[in-house]
Amino acid sequence: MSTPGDFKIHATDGEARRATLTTAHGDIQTPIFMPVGTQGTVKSLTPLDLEEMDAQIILGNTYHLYLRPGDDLVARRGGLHKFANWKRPILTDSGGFQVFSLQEIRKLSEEGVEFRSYIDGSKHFFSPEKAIDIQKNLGSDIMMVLDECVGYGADKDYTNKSLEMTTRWAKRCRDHYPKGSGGQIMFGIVQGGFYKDLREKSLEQLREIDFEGFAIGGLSVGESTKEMYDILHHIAPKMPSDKPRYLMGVGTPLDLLEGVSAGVDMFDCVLPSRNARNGTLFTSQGKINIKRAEFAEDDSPLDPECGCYTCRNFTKAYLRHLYMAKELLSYRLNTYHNLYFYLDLMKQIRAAIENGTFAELKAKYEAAYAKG
Ligand SMILES: Cc1cccc2c(=O)nc(N)[nH]c12
Ligand SMILES: [Zn+2]
Repeated sequence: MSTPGDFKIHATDGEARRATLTTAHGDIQTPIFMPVGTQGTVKSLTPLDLEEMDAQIILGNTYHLYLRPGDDLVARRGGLHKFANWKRPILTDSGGFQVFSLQEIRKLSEEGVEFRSYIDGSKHFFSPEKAIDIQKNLGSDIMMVLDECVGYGADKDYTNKSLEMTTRWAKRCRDHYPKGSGGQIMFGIVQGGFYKDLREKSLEQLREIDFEGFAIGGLSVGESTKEMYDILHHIAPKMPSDKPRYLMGVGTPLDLLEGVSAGVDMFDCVLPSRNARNGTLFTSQGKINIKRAEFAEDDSPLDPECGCYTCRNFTKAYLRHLYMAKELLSYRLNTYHNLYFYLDLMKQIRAAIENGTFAELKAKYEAAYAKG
């Protein structure tokens, strides 16, 4: 009988791992990409769409759902799975990052973070315990600790003090919801900015706490791809090899491949759904922007190698028309394709690790995306 948090590695190819993570709402095959459903919905898609494209797990967000409709209201409706009619696993971020990235006015102290609602300006306070209580109310399968994500360019002294507070907060989160006290599992978040020694310090402090997984936070905060990869390759292989590694907020198709090559198992990013809104679509031949005039009378599918509903049923000419006419269907068909592309890329990655051909797959996409 498998228990939430069980993590079984089936194959490796270099640092890349092919594994299965057990949660209370089912097993997750990794490496995996998690579509972002900030307010309890992956924008413009239904749970049926997501099941069709084999999305195994989606992300919800503590900060947004706490402010609206309220984690207590969601709890009274039976939790987020029931409320949103999503039967598969859900991961929720702790809300800390959203407070730091969305709020100018916020006060940070040892106790937690005070902020004002972007909806009605009311004052709120997240302690580590409160962030966990909200995620308990939402009933997510994977909870994230409350952490401080320092901004790009933060000096070493501030970064060091911040990671030490993030560790103290992580301990408070775990003490507030001890391992095995329910079906929800909890991940610690490694910080330390772009200082390799501080990244190691953060990891050493966190590995003392009994988390079911570990995330890499504090990346995709404005740094160059080179700086991100440098930290990624430095810290990911040092993280506990018998537990899932989750790179938060990353990234492009090439970032996913690079992350897997460094030993990362889980990813989330708003890029595929956000880019769908501005017509930037990911294909097996690279990125294209559907609004370009060259597609006005192009009767070919978006991506000949893609098996998604959008690519099987519509032409570039029609998708361009929908985009130029600002039709709602443009957003839906573009999002469907982009997320399908990301999920299919992860499916190819899982197969490549099993067959020992991951390096070749990575090289194929690096060639297709070389022009950026
Ligand atoms: C969503 C996200 C993106 C990027 C970074 C972070 C981070 O450092 N901490 C949290 N909790 N979330 C993050
Ligand atoms: Zn497609």
